[in-house]
Order: sequence, then structure tokens, then C-alpha cells
Amino acid sequence: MSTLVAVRNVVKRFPGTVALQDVSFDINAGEVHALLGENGAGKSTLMKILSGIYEPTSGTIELADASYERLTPSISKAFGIRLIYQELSVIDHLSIEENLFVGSLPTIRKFGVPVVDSARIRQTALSVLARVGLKRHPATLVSDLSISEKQQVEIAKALASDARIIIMDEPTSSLTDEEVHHLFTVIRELKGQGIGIVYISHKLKEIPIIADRVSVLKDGRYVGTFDAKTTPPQKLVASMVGREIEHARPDGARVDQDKVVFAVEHLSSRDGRVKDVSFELHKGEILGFAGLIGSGRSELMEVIFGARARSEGQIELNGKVVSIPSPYHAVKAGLAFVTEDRRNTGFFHNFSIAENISILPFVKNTRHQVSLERLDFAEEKAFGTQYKDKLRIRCASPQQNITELSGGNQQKAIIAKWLAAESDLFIFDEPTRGIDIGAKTEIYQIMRQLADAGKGILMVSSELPELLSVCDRIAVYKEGSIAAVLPNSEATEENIMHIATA
Ligand SMILES: Nc1ncnc2c1ncn2[C@@H]1O[C@H](COP(=O)(O)OP(=O)(O)OP(=O)(O)O)[C@@H](O)[C@H]1O
Repeated sequence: MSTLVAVRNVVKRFPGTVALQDVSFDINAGEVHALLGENGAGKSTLMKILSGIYEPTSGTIELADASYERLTPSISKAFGIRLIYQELSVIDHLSIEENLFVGSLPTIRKFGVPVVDSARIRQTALSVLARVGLKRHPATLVSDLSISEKQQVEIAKALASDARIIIMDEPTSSLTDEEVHHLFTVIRELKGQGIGIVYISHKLKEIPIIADRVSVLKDGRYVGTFDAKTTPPQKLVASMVGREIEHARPDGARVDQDKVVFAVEHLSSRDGRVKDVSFELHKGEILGFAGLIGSGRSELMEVIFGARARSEGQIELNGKVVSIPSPYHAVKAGLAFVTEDRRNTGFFHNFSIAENISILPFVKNTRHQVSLERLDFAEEKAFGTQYKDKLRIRCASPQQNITELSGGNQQKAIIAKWLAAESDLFIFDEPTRGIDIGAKTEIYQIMRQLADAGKGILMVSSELPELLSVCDRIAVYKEGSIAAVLPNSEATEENIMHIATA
């Protein structure tokens, strides 16, 4: 197999952080090369260097026969390197074919004037959609597609512009099992066509199924490259984390069945997405919500949090009916919501880590409008340092802008924000998406500690093993309502899926 790209001894320093320290990595034509590492290990930084977004501090990048000290986005693009982010970048209000050619519309000259070459667009669109197995008309609006179809559009877009290397960052994080299966079929097709795939994932079980080689980064350093099919997962974990991972299983002994800390009665949303939902949460209990992607679990959490209009029903927190017409009221009432859409609703982009963590206690404890003069900067700094240490947030300092953190560390900062607000009821929606295996366990332990301290915990997850290992009871959600609630002792992946799809 020929080497398409080789990164040699790359170092990347940011102020206060060494993101990559002497890292080498290469990609062959027709292979899937997985990249593993804990949150903040340097995976995204390495990929951004390959895309020409970041300039390495030192080291070289070899493309075919030429060697570069840095790539620019145009060199990277011209060579055929394409990066597909976890949060897809397709444009909803354009059609599939318009998305495929955004920024590079092919033109022809008619009467001496350049006009869009619609025939070529249609022809190329049909050909690349067939390559990714997307059975949709090219004129379909992207807003009408599912997440997995949008992802296929992104891959098709890479193919339409002659990709030689496609980097996929956590491509299965929002897909159902069936969609993952389809994606793997597409990846195998692309391999067969000689395309090199870089596959970033925190899901270890995917590695032997889809990858040929796997490289591991730890704290910005290159650990090694292994055969993806034969290397035992424990060896990969050990090289990635450097310690044994324990799993927190609920024992249920601390659940007080007689004390209800949170109750929802006959809750419905105005838009009909949530239909007459009732449940109770007991002291010390973690209640999980299983269901298919799109079954409406997040919508239920939004209604509870006042972010989606309620038509009927009531909510009780610690025995008192609470009025939650908006998220502001939810915060005031003591609710916390770690949303699944981290980038858009998780944090304030222009704020530091410390500011993000300390903003809610301030909002919660003041009757006044938030104004800069009222902020206590010493307290803010103290909050930042306290939670950075408590949740082991990997950052140069709590004063760093939150957008500079790796995805997983941003998630920890979001959890810190709600812990700092001393909330009473925590809603965790897909809390470990994009989170590494070590940090996942830390998040489960935080959830268990909160439950033990008498806080209510609701957890939505599409990872059934995670729900089974963390939750005391699991509500199976289907088409906007709860179809069944199973105690952990009776719940299995099979019976949950059976109820969710019946
Ligand atoms: N623009 C930046 N400015 C400062 N530091 C940065 C910047 N980008 C990344 N870093 C730091 O570099 C380190 C590596 O981050 P990177 O995003 O590459 O990690 P990752 O392995 O992709 O993690 P994750 O699995 O959480 O996405 C982190 O400590 C991060 O805070």
C-alpha cells in the first residue's frame, strides 16, 4: 500500500500547552487508520495540521513527493484531504446538490458569460450519491434528511471534490446501530476505491470492525501504532489511559423508594412532540431514558426545562410544584440541563472556563440583572480553579477561552457549571458523547455522587450499555411517551430494544 501522507516529528505548542510533542503518523491509500486518545490528547490538533488550519511549531508533513513545514488550507484541499467534523457542516436550507458544490460551483460559458453548469452538477451528484448509497433525489432539501443522511452528504461532498483522504471525527456518535452498519459499508467501499480514511473514535469496540491500523496519542505524545484487528482492547486502553478503568455499577441500596425528589405529571408539549408523560424519581436514584434516536427524549427534557412550550402537566421538585415557563426559571428553581448540543447550548463562546463555570451561581443568587460591575472576579477565579481540579479539566488555565478546550474537556466544564450552580435536579442528555473512556467513568461517578447526595438525576443516552451500567431504573421512550419503566435488574439490551421498536 502506498503512503499518501506522512506527518514527521510534529510539535504544536499553544500558549501554556504543548498539544503535540514529536508526533509521527501516516496514512496509506485504501486503509482505515484509527486514531485513539483521551480528551485533549491532541487528535483534533493533528487533524487540523493536516487540514492546513494550524501551523506546526516544528516537524514536517510529506504529501506524495513534496515535504512541507506547514500546509495551508488550499494545499491540503488541492491534495485531497477532507475533514468531516462530528458536528456536521452541511447547510440545511440548500439542496443536496447545492451542498455538494458549495464554494466551488462548476460553470460553463454561454454567450461568453459564465453560468452555473447545472447538468454537470446533477451528473456528479448522482454519481457520488450512488457511491455513498444515499437514495435521495439531488434536489432534496438537506433539512429534510436524517443526521445519518446528512453525514452521507458530507462524504459525498468530499468525493465530489476528489478526496484522497477523508478524516472522520467521531462519525458514529449520533447514529443508530443500523446507520452505523451502513456507514461501515460505505467506508469499506471507499477503501476499495483507494481512499485513505482517518477514523477518530472513543468507541473501542468499533476499532477492530472498521480499522486496519490504530495509532494512540497520550498527552500529546505518540504512543504507538498497532494492528487494529488483533490488538486486545485492554492493551489499547492501557496505552491510552495508563491505568485500569473501573466501572461504577449501581447497587440500588441507597435508593429511598419512599421519598420522591422529582415528579412529572401528565406533561405534554404544545407542538405535540411530548404526549402525556408522567414519572417519579426517588431519592438517590438515577433514572435513564432509552429509546431510538428521534423518539423525542430530548424534547421531553426541553419541556421540563422550560425550553419547549408546555401545553399541560405539572412538575414537582422536592414535594413542591414549580413553575418553569423558561430556562431562566428552571435555573432559579434548581434544575440543571447538560444538553446534547454542546456547541450551541452548552456554553458561552466568548467566555473563559472560569466565567462559564461561575455565571450560573451569579444568575441564581441575584435578583438583579447581570451586569459586569456586580461580578466578583476573585470568586470567579476561585470557582474556576476549584472545578478545574475537581473534574480534571485539561487546560492551560481557568482563564483560557472555553472554545480552546478539546471537546471532552468542554463537556467537563459544562458539567462543572451546573455543579457550581448547586442544582437539585440534573438532566444529562447524552453526557458522554465524545468523552474518552477514562473521563466517562469519572462522569458516571459524579452522577452517582450527586444521586447519593440526594440530587435527582435524569439521564438520556443512546448507549444502552451505559444506561444499564449507570441507572437504577430505565424508562423506555417511544414516539413522545414512556412505553415502560424497567428496574435495572430486569433491563437488558434486548428487552429495551424490543419495547422501543415494538
Ligand atoms: N486553539 C487552541 N488554543 C489553545 N489550546 C488549544 C487550542 N486547540 C487545542 N488546544 C489544546 O491542545 C490540547 C489538545 O486538544 P485537542 O482538541 O487536539 O484534543 P483531542 O484529542 O482532539 O480531544 P477530544 O477527544 O476531547 O476532542 C488540549 O489541551 C487543548 O486545550
